[in-house]
Amino acid sequence: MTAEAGENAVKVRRQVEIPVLGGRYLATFITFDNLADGKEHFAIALGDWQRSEPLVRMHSECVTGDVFLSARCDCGPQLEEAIVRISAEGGLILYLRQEGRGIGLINKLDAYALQDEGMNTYEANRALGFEDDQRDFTVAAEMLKALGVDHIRLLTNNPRKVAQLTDNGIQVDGRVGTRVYRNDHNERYLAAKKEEGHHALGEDEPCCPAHSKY
Ligand SMILES: Nc1nc2c(ncn2[C@@H]2O[C@H](COP(=O)(O)OP(=O)(O)OP(=O)(O)O)[C@@H](O)[C@H]2O)c(=O)[nH]1
Ligand SMILES: [Zn+2]
Repeated sequence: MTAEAGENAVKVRRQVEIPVLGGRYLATFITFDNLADGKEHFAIALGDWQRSEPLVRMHSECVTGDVFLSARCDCGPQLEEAIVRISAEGGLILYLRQEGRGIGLINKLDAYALQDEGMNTYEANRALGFEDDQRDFTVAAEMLKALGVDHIRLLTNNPRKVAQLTDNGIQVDGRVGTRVYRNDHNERYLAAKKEEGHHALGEDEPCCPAHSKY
C-alpha cells in the first residue's frame, strides 16, 4: 500500500457548518488529519464548492488583520472579499496557519518595528534572518487532494501561489485577482508587494472598515 493510500494519508476529519459574517453566509469548516507540518490548517467550503473549477483562496493567517482588522496590511478585507465572492461562485478558502508569511506573530511584530524605522516588509524579514517569504504551500495541495479537488481557479494577486500549487499537482485554470484595499497605513506595504514581490495589484477598492462593506 502506498503512503498516500495508507493510514498516514491526509484525510478529512470533521465538517461543521458555521454561519459567518453575522450569519449572512453559511460556511462549512473542514479539518484534516495527517497534514505534513502538523499545523491546524483548515478549509472553509462556501456555496456550491463541489462544482467544476471551484474558486479557491489560500489565505495565510494574519491575526492582526483577520481578527483585529489592522490597517497595516490588506488581509482583513481580502478575507471578507473571499467569503463573499466564493459564496456566490462556489469554492473554498484554505486558511493556512502561516502567520507573518510563515515567520510567526512575534517575528512579524519585530519586522513591523523594523519597518517603523524605515525598512520595507522584505528588508525587515531579511534583517531578522528570514527569507522574503517563508511559506510552503504544499499543505494546501494536500488539503485540496483530500477533498477530491484538482482543478481550480485561484483568488490571489501573488504569482508564487499559482506556481507552487501547480508544482504540487493542482491544475490552476485561472488566476482571479483580489481587489486592492489601500489606506493611509498600508501604502508602503502594498508598494513593496508590487515592486519587490511582483504581486499583480489591480484597481484600488475604496477601503475599510471591512465589515461595513457587505
Ligand atoms: N513577515 C511579514 N509578514 C507580513 C507583513 N505584513 C503582513 N504579513 C503577513 O503576510 C501574509 C499575507 O501575505 P501577503 O504578502 O499580504 O499576500 P499573499 O497572501 O502573498 O497574496 P494574496 O493572495 O494576493 O493576498 C499574512 O500571513 C500576514 O500575516 C510584514 O510586514 N511582515
Ligand atoms: Zn495582514
